[in-house]
Formats: sequence, C-alpha cells, structure tokens
Amino acid sequence: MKLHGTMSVKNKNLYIGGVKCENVAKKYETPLYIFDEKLIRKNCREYVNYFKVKENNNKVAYAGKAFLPRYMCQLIKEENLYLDVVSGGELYTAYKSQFPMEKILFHGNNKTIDEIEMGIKLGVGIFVVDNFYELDLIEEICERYNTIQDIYFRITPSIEAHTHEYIKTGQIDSKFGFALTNGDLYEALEKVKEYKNINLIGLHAHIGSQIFEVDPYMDAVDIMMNLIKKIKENYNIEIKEIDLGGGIGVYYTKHDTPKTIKEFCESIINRVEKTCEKLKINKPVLIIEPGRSIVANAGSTLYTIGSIKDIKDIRTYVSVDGGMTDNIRPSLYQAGYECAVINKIGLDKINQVTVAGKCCESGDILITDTDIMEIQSGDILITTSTGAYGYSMSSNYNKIPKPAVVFVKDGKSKLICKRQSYKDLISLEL
Ligand SMILES: Cc1ncc(COP(=O)(O)O)c(C=O)c1O
Ligand SMILES: N[C@@H](CCCC[NH3+])C(=O)O
Repeated sequence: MKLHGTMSVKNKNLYIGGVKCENVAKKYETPLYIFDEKLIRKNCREYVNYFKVKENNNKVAYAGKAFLPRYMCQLIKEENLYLDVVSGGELYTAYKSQFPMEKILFHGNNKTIDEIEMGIKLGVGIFVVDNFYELDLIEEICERYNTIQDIYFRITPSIEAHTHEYIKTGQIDSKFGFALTNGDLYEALEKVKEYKNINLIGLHAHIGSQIFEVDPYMDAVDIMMNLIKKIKENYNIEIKEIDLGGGIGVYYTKHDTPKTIKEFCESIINRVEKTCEKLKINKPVLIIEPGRSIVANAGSTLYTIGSIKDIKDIRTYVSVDGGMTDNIRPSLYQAGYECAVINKIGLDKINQVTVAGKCCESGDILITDTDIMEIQSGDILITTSTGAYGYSMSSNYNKIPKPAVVFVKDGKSKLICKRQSYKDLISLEL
C-alpha cells in the first residue's frame, strides 16, 4: 500500500497527520473517513503556485462535487481558491460557510428555475451556461432582478479522453454543453448578443475525469484558443477567460501513473502561451477545476473486519462494516483501491482476499483479489485514496447510516461531520 501525504509507520502502526489510526478508530468508531488536512492544503498550494494564480491572475476552482462539507469550503477559502458548485445544495453549503459568492462558478446541465434564481439572488460570480433553456432563463430572471450576470458557455469540444465510459464528458455524444459541430454554439452567440442582462466573458470545456494524459488538454486548449479568435472576428465578442475543467487523474493502485500537478499545470500554461503567439491573440485568464486531485489521496476509510468466509480453492471474502454505501466507485466504475490492516503495516502479504461490503448486493465488493497480511475479525482495515467521490456519493442504501468524517493534522483529530444515527435515517419520514 502506497503511503500518501503525512502517512507514516511506527512499529507496524499507521499514522496520518501524526495521529495513530488505531486511536482514531477507537475514538470515533468505524466506518470512518479520515482526511489528511496538510495534504489537501499542499495540493491547493501547488495548484495556486504552478497555475500562476498570482503572476497571471489565473484561477483554480475546487470542484466541490468531489467532497464538500462546510469545513472544506472554509479551507478552500483560506487557500484562495474559487469554488465550482453544481447544485442548489452545494451552493447553499458554500453560502452557509461564508464562501465569497463572487468566487463561485455555477455548473450543471439542468439547473432548475429555483437554482438559477438562488444563484442570481446570492450573486454568484459565474454561471457556466450549459444550454439554451438555461440561457433564456438567466436572461429572464436577471431582467426581473434588474441585474447583469457574467457567464461562460460550456462547449462540447468533441475530444475523447481515455477514461471510464461513465466519466467521459468531452465527446460529441454528451448531455453536457453546446456542441461545436452542429452550430449550437454559434446560435447561442447570436442570442447572447441580443440579450441585455447577460455578459459572456468565457468558455468552458471539461473533457472527463481521472485522465492521465495531457494530450486531450492540449487539444482542448487549441480548440478554445481558435474559438476566441473566431468569436472576436465573427461576433465581436471578447472572450477573456478560458476554463479547462478538471479531470486530472490520481493514484489509486500501482496500475495508475498520474502526472504531477506541476507537470499538468505547466503543460497547459505553455501550450496556451504558444497557441496565443501563433494565433496572435491576447493571453486569456485561465481557470482549472480540480476536484479529485485535491482530495482523493488525502482521504482514507477505516473499517472493522467482521465475517471472513473462505471458499476453498475459490475465494476468501473479508467483509467490512461499510461498503458501496460509503464508496460506490468500485461498483459503479470498477475502480481499484489499496488496503492494509492499520497495525500490521509492512508484514508479509500472505493471503489473497476479496474485500466485501455489508450491503445486500453481490456487487458490493470494495476490492477484488488483493494481497494482504494475516487478518482476523476485529482488525481495522484501511482503504486509501477514498477522499474524492466517496463521502459525496455516499448513500443510505439498506438504511445504513453515513460514516463520520475526521480531519487530522499535527497530532490532533477533529470531527467535521457527525456519524448519522438511526434516528437521522427516519428524520424526514412523516
Ligand atoms: C465541470 C466539471 N468540472 C470539474 C470536475 C472535477 O473533475 P475531477 O474531480 O476529475 O478533477 C468535474 C467532474 O468530472 C466536472 O464535471
Ligand atoms: N464521480 C466520478 C467522477 C465524475 C466527476 C463529475 N463529473 C468518480 O468518482 O470518479
């Protein structure tokens, strides 16, 4: 198991943020999400530094869908990032965390009338407009509130990135954005020229998630830069900002070979500079929206091992007290994870097991066929790199309460989300 961030091992015991995992598990019980605050802040700072936020006024917007308790909003604010929200719920969370509304980018392919109204009333910085329906609604609602809204257009750049089918978004057959190939974007540009309450300042493209290559981003840069030139020439609209979305891949298992944040940022910035020179256009402000690459490796999940079922010559199932309710990614995307027993780190991996969840689904498998040290019921198992799209995609299937979330730093732990109780589970029922 790869050690991320501040993880360290003393006498076979795993520590994160200077805190012994065994003690955290005892104090808060399992299943439990545990986050390395230093690593999250380090990732934020690397983005701010290598994406030239200070020198070039570029912007890094954390994609809240990856993990967005109020504590994260505050952290993101402290680290001077913008925030990408994708629903009224995420916007509300940011608002209740005193996150500056002008630093919000509001995404979504089907924002409801209520969500659009909420965003306009709260004064969000940018609406990333996805379609004609939304464009018309924003104009109408802004007129009612006598205000002007800055927007980007989300475009579908027809780029196929190599990632799981479910998390590709840049290809032409996509529910997101205005297509370039069928003229939709040009029709939207005609509309926006007529509209009095909309100020188009940027273009956005997001090609997918968990992407390791930089080439599709280079293609996206080229497409966007050429569009800036074309839009200026044909519509006399100055596109000042270009948002390249998120999607930067991370390490989950030894099969993953991600680029560093530095490599990614530098490739994008260099390409933009070269393309601008070639096309003789002004350098736009650049935005990126990393989610996974800020929080994935900083989060882990602690589980208690219960039943161990050995089917001779076939498989050993090791069941834990969580599963697809706290980590849907293996069932949804066949995502891989690493694991270990937190007080036996470094011991020889003598068994091959399959780690199963406790849900009433055969597909509730967290890790298939992983090598592991000697285990027994009652051991605490850690799965690493569960920080992105773990808690945020968690559910109450089988009426299983959501785990608590703890942040650790400098030898201290802090509870940031309480564990759900059985009472919470029925609290909305009449
Ligand atoms: C528009 C947009 N921006 C940013 C992200 C964040 O992506 P990731 O978590 O892969 O960095 C996503 C999710 O894929 C997205 O849809
Ligand atoms: N939720 C997905 C990624 C989709 C990101 C949002 N566009 C994952 O866990 O990998």
